[in-house]
Amino acid sequence: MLELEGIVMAFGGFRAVDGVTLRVEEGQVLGLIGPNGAGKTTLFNVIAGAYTPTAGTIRFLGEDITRLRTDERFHKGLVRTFQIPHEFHRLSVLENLMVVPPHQPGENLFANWFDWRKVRRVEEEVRQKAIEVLAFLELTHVANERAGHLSGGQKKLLELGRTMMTDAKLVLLDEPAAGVNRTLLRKLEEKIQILNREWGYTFILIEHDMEMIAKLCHPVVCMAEGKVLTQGEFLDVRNDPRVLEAYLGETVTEEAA
Ligand SMILES: Nc1ncnc2c1ncn2[C@@H]1O[C@H](COP(=O)(O)OP(=O)(O)OP(=O)(O)O)[C@@H](O)[C@H]1O
Repeated sequence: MLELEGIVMAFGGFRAVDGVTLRVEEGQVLGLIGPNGAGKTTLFNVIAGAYTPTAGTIRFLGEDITRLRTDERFHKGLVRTFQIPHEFHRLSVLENLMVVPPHQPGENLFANWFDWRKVRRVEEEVRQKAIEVLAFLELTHVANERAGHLSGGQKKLLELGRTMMTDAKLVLLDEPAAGVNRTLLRKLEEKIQILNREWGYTFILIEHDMEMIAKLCHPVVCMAEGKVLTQGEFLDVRNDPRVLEAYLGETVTEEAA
């Protein structure tokens, strides 16, 4: 589904991503791990289109997307979850889902401006879809709450819900477990699994929570110093001496600092 070939992302003379070649197959939940500063987020930015790589190519569903903009990738079904924008905190949970841009550019309300019946129909369809997404995420009881009032875990569920409004194919999740309590974490994991198994979503997730990685991810890819160190089953990756060394290096450095 996604093929990265020799990706380099340099900032000045520093290569945050240094020659990454990686394949993501349709239906996988790929876990991206590695110590702080390994280049994981930078690689996400390259995949999502926020950065154009210094070298290398990205193919998505067989098409070279290396030079496509973020929104062009989004319309192809390559979606990255982002924290709910600050100005959306005042909107209700339901409205936060309804304002996600539609998947097909032709479906946007502005294009149908002069046909009010169509506008009403499209708006009603979007509302219905948003209501279904809320039911799936078990957030119906907070549909009319301001998004800013949600707990950390509920916000993560809502972020996932925003991707569900787009008919995403490949979803990039950046540290979904961060700041989420244990109960909601289980729910988040369960929803990711259902979206993967029943809705056919493919995921790449960056995560420091190894319990979540162990439960959800196959394969697991470990990066260090901008490179892919190793990949495979979680236990094999975790027990790889090079991985231990990369994490240990981080601990030693942090302790020394
Ligand atoms: N825009 C930038 N300009 C310069 N250096 C950058 C930039 N973005 C990232 N870096 C550097 O690239 C390296 C990789 O950073 P990145 O955020 O990708 O790591 P990470 O693996 O996501 O780390 P963490 O787990 O701590 O989030 C770091 O040394 C960082 O300081």
